[in-house]
Amino acid sequence: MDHLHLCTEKEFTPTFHELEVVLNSTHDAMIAVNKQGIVNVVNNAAEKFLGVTAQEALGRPVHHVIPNSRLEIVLKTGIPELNQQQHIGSACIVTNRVPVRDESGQVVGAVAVFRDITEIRQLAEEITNLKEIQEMLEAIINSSQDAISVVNENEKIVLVNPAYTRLVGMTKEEVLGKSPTVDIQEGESMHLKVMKTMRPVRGVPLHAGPQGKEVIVNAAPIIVNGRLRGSVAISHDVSEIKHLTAELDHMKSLVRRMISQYTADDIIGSSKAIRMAVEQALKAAATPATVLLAGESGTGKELFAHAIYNASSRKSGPFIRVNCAAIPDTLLESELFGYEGGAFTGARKTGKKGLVAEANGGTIFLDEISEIPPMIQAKLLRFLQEKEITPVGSTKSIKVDTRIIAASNVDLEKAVQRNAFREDLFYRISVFPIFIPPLRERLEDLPELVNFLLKKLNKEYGRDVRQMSPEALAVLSHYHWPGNIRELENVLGRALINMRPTENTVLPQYLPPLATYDRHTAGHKHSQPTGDKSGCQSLASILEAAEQKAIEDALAAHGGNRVEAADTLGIAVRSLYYKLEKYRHK
Ligand SMILES: Nc1ncnc2c1ncn2[C@@H]1O[C@H](COP(=O)(O)OP(=O)(O)OP(=O)(O)O)[C@@H](O)[C@H]1O
Repeated sequence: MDHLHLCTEKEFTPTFHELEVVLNSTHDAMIAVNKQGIVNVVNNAAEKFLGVTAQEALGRPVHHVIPNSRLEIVLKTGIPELNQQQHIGSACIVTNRVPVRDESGQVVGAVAVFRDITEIRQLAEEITNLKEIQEMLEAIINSSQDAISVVNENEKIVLVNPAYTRLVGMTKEEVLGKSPTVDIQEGESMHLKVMKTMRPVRGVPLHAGPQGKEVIVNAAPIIVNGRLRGSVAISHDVSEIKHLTAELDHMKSLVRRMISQYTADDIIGSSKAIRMAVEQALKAAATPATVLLAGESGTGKELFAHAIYNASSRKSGPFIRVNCAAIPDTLLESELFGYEGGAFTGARKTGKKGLVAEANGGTIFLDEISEIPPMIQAKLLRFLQEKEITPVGSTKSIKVDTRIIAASNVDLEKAVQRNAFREDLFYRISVFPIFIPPLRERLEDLPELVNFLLKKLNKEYGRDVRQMSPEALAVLSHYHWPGNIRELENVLGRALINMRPTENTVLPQYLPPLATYDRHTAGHKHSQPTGDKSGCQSLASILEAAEQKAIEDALAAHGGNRVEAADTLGIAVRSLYYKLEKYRHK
């Protein structure tokens, strides 16, 4: 330690008072003891820190004032202790303890000079906390997949994350300290925009980086205590999503194509009536003509549509089925023809391609065509005439090369007479009409169909039912089959449920009750007692079964005419269609 330099000339030697002023004007606390360890100096800072007055401390042993004082040790050892940390009460001090020696070198006292570092320590801890927070924030920013950049009030980039450097294809060094326009090939900087307007921007589509990647940018000004301190921008790369969406669309179209794998070979039946229909279908497939499949519900119209598509030159294009009855009138137009961005409330901003355009190069199967409302009938007619469609809300028409196969289970000619269907559209649609016979008119196909359907159901149910007894077959051949092949499939499915897993022959008792058909009266009655004994069922399934049965009965009573059946049931035709669609997938 350096010596204290005092003037030794007598007249300039500092007085005791002057030394007292010096000691009391320093922020450091000082306490000194004599050879016996009795306190003989206490300055103002020490009084304040120790919470004692000089009068109380002076003349007392030092450990009375500071219980853990080490000044007595320094007195004994004569060794200074420098920069030592010590706790006094709840405070923390850093202290220098030095011995005081006389001219002969004898230790005659000791002095401690100390400073309260509690606050400094707290500050240091806070800084450590801040550092941790900073590190955490950096880790978050750096792990974000979104590109983040921060610009300061001087419009210079001060922070970027790795996603940002990846996106713009520049290194950190190339952008830090530069203007935020450094990464922009064209267009304006969102940083500069928000700093100018002091308002955030959201969802701005931009092209970023050398590859012009598509990004969506959100940016906001950084305002601290009402002052603009810079701005932060977050760019979300959407090129990947777009790429994936395109891939998904492609996959979807593949799936659609895969779904349509039925060919004419899948149409079972050797009767003249069905063979004629198949023959006509194959003829139609070889032409680009619009086909109308007419036949009752469940006769196989959709199967025929698939067969025509797969036998046509369009089989590598998409096949899309639309049930015109199942889509509400308000949606049908935009579903079929698409819409322009923002055409109506709830419409997507980007607009939507209609199903007719999606089937471009392929075939669209319009099931239940009779249910198309007049306004859409006009639009469909225009498409058939011009091969062009106009999306809802658009003035531009688009050329589309889509073949239409339509199906109807109501007599369209009658619908024309009732003014429910446009005559001109009817003629356009029925260029190539194919009538698909109902099952009751080709009962000779029953054995073949039963065989085929049992095989199909065995696979579905994991069963091994080989045949049907002649008696059971006789029951089936006395039935009217208003639901046609679909109903036959249901009846066989229910029979399988009624059979024990080991049985392999369908006997009459396993068949569900069927309404016999009296060709002369067209009446119906149950031919058998209820065969369903499936035990406890949920109320919902009982209600569903009852509903399905009521619908089947109503259809049977009206020879498959849905309008009349709906009337009898007291429900809207559309809701009958909904229900049929629902049970169809059960
Ligand atoms: N000739 C057939 N050979 C084999 N299966 C058939 C035949 N006809 C229909 N099917 C089957 O019967 C069920 C009903 O056929 P499909 O859905 O094609 O009838 P649809 O006439 O289009 O009915 P809807 O008018 O109710 O839409 C399907 O499972 C189908 O595979």
